[in-house]
Amino acid sequence: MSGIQFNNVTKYYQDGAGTKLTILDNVSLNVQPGELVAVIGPSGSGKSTFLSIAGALLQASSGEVIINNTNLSKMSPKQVSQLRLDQIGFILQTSNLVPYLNVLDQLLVVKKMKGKITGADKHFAKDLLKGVGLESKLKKYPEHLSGGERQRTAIARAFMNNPDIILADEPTASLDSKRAFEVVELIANFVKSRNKAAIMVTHDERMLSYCDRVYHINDGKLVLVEH
Ligand SMILES: Nc1ncnc2c1ncn2[C@@H]1O[C@H](COP(=O)(O)OP(=O)(O)OP(=O)(O)O)[C@@H](O)[C@H]1O
Repeated sequence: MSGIQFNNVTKYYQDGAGTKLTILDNVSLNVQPGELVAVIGPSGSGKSTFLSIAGALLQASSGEVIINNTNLSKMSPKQVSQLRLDQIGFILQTSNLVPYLNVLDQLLVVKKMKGKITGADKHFAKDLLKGVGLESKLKKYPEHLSGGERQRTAIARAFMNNPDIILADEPTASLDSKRAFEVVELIANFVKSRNKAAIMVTHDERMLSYCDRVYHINDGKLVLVEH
């Protein structure tokens, strides 16, 4: 089954006194290609923990995470980092662009890390940047972009490796309402048109209309919310 599956995932931390804090409690979730799913919850509810496990940055204490039919717990650390590079695109709260690279190079550098940049890579990058409305800004540097333009560059960059999974961590946190709506609409459109399985963690309930399903994290459980 493609996409991303959580099967009975539990995560606990030990506090200073050695007490177990259960942050995710037997969480199961299935996100298929073409779906954008939101996970909402207050500060400290476990959203970052959840997304870090989905992105293979953190291991579950028990349960299975399956990405494109591959069970992460059955892979070596090296295989996990390769899977993260090849199959997962991250969009973070702030765009985290490289200050000395122009917009086009922000995308091409992703390919450069893997080898030589081809004409097809350039074409793909330009197509993505067109998709986020930045075709006239290819040569601009981050300091000359607005906050929304920077975040749109970061969205295009997350799709550059053509990953199957997109994970967005509060992607609208640094934006005003208008820009925030534009950014989530773009993510939703890309997810649909490019058939990605996407999870967005947010506390911004205004953005939920763009999502196929919405879950609330409550006492470590994921609860489906009507919206
Ligand atoms: N490495 C750790 N060791 C112990 N406790 C931790 C660790 N990481 C996170 N926690 C605790 O787990 C809980 C969930 O944290 P998490 O960062 O996942 O929440 P969040 O919903 O993303 O919060 P926010 O919206 O503020 O970013 C918090 O109570 C936090 O203090």
